[in-house]
Amino acid sequence: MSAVQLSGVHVVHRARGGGLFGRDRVYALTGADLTVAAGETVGVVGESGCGKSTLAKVLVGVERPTAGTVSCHGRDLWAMSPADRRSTVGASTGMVFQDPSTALNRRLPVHRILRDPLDVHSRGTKPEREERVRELMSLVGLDRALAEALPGQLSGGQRQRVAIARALALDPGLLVADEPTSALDVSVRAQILNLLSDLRERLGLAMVLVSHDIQTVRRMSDRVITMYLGRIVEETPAADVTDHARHPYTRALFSATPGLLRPIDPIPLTGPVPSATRPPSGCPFRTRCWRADDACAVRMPDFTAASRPAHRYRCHHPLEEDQPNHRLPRET
Ligand SMILES: Nc1ncnc2c1ncn2[C@@H]1O[C@H](COP(=O)(O)OP(=O)(O)OP(=O)(O)O)[C@@H](O)[C@H]1O
Repeated sequence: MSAVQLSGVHVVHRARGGGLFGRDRVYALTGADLTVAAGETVGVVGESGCGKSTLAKVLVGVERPTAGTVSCHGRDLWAMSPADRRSTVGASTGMVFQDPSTALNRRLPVHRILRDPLDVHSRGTKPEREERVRELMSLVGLDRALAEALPGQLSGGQRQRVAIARALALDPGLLVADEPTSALDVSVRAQILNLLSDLRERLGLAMVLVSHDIQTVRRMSDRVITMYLGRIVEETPAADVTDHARHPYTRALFSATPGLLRPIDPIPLTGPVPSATRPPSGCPFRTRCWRADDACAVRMPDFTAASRPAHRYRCHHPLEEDQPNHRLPRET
């Protein structure tokens, strides 16, 4: 059973700043199809602005798609009443944001922050909720003595532990973590990642992990999704992403990975990412792709299944699996 499923999801924003008459549109997510199965970890990679956070917010029902459907345990989230949607999302998904300093209510002590979702969703009796708060604190490795502390009295790592505990309060099947360590000191990042891995094992959680740190994503995920300018361009098992990616963009992102089976020269990604307000026609990566030709400007290809299982990509001129130097232009 899938935890969450997206079908043909588009998110279009009105551009910040407005443009002439406020008519500019930002194509944050375009035609996203994604199924997150129970217990699986899906990593999401791509450069800044490619729609990773938008995808994460759509998965937890925070962002309403402009088109397409989001199903949670087979039920269309946005066809539900607001109350039904809140309780479905609350019970089945939890989200951990980048910066715990802004994600937590600064005026509430830790135990109130953790009790809040239990109160809102009327879970158990008062003593049961207090017990659940203690359980959550121990689950994320927070000392009970911190129950009365305010977020401002905690370290960054402790605050992120509170945020993770709060996301797990209602025992969801899916945890979406959007850059969960990027606002933290380097010294505590590994601890938080280890905690997430450990919780996933112990609770059998499905997880969506969004990160700029592609090595972490590769290490922690079962499957990796590559996004470019609002589109999912490749999905591969994490074990295959470094050596067997077929999409030039994925290959470029992972080309500097240490320990490649067949090391290649790092492929520089030159030039800026085009604006999400005016994405290029056809394949959006074509303006930076060393293999693009006229066909790429005309049409975005559909997904093609690769020969390796659970691997698909959208590219007119995919790399060969065994092409040793991926910087070579394609053969014409
Ligand atoms: N509320 C909004 N209004 C207007 N544009 C938005 C809004 N939210 C996101 N965008 C735009 O949508 C695009 C995708 O944004 P998103 O935050 O999903 O990207 P991202 O890959 O998570 O970026 P980053 O890695 O920098 O966090 C960007 O161009 C962004 O500026």
